[in-house]
Amino acid sequence: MSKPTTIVWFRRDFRLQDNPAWNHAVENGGDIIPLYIHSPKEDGKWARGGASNWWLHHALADLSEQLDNLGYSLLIHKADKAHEALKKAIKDSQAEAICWNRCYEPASVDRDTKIKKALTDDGFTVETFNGNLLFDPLKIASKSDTPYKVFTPFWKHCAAMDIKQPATAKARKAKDSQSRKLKGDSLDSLALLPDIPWDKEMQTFWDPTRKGGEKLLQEAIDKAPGYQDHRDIPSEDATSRLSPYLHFGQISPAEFHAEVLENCQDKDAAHKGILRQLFWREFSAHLLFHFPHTSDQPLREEYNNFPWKIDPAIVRKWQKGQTGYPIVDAGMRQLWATGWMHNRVRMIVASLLVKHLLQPWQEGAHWFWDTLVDADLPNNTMGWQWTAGSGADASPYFRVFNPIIQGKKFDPEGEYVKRWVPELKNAPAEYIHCPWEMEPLELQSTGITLGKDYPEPIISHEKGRQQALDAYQSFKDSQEN
Ligand SMILES: Cc1cc2nc3c(=O)[nH]c(=O)nc-3n(C[C@H](O)[C@H](O)[C@H](O)COP(=O)(O)OP(=O)(O)OC[C@H]3O[C@@H](n4cnc5c(N)ncnc54)[C@H](O)[C@@H]3O)c2cc1C
Repeated sequence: MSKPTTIVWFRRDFRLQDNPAWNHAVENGGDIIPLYIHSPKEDGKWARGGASNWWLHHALADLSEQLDNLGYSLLIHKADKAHEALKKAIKDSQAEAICWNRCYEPASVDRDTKIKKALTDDGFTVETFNGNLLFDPLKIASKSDTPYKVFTPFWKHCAAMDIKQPATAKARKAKDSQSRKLKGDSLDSLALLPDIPWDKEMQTFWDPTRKGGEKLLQEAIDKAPGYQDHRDIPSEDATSRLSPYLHFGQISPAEFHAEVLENCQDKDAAHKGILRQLFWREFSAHLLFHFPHTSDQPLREEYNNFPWKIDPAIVRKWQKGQTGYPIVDAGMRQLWATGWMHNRVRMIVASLLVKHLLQPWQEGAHWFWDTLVDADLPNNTMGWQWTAGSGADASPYFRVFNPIIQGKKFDPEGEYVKRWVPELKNAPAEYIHCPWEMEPLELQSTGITLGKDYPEPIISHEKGRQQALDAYQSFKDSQEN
């Protein structure tokens, strides 16, 4: 009996190592058609933003090259609906089997369930796998058989289970794959790269390939023992920076977990530090899977009535890094230049937007979505809802970060601020997080005129804090009435 031709539908698993769908196709023994379908319309308002598209282009080019080395071509199809493109690829290749690694975001779950059923009804063999998470969200539930809403019990539950081990890579060189002959769309025709070159700094900051991810993973092993002590210092390169590689599946979470645990000198530190963060990633996927509306609406329903003050001009200043709070502006400019922002600073900038400035968290979530190379619906949703106090295990709304104290604590010498806000490069460390407190003469000696070279604070911390607390109080009162 001849071995079936199998289509591997790559989605966000751009690697050939520890890739269950790819391994399955290799085991099937027949020809393999690697397929990528570009159907952004299906993602609606959560279609990828500019920075993610930039990464996607390079990740696809890299996957294409890896496949090429094995004798396969990555078939690319542009389509309004992925199902149509799959049907075309099946017809053109006469494939009998189709497989993919599951994505757990609500829109993917809906679409893929329908596609799987339709293809199965048409007589094709469809197999799907979990290649993107350590645990399938369907398989984790609390004792009361409900989804977890608090991180620590979720983490304990997962840690007590068998953690997925990376599978051995399966590579079979193709002799004469018909993937080489099939006609698809070119990568360039997807137009993922920017027309105006805003990606210059991103090109020097990142190597968006599997090899780039492998290098950072090796570095993460060395960073793991000191992670807890250094992870909050944004001027240090103390975290893995693997988030975009995990998002695009160039490195799998199982590889991350196993590689760090096996090779780190201090396993306890790795377990409690850098590896714990992987469980936050699992937790966010678990939350969005079970509460699919929460990318747009608060998990705690009562927050639908929160008295936000929508003001596009304020949001614009925040986006541009022109709030007058140096740590916030540094973060927003790091984001714009590199497509990434340090986690501590993400919390500080988000807090200023939703608390001092009373802008809805969804505004921030959309800006991050467009500008982060690691834009990830579950992680982004959880991060913003955590900040706004409306999510699971969230920071209470009345806890308002002080951006000056946060700056002084986590960037005491102002190295991070000086890197991203060069206007303040001559400000003494004592004042770098509050330049407006300098005496006029001292301010003059640094060459800064506030309001001209660098903005005055968009709102004073005291006023912003009070405004946030008042809004919270009126919100609480409205709940009680
Ligand atoms: C408002 C806000 C928005 C965010 N948006 C995103 C987003 O769109 N995409 C994204 O990947 N992360 C997001 N995060 C979480 C976090 O900031 C990043 O995952 C982290 O900064 C990535 O850097 P790293 O790879 O060096 O992390 P490390 O510290 O090295 O951690 C290792 C991995 O664990 C995961 N991780 C770490 N921290 C978190 C966390 N708090 N929540 C969930 N997973 C985590 C990431 O996959 C990360 O790559 C957001 C956080 C906030 C506060």
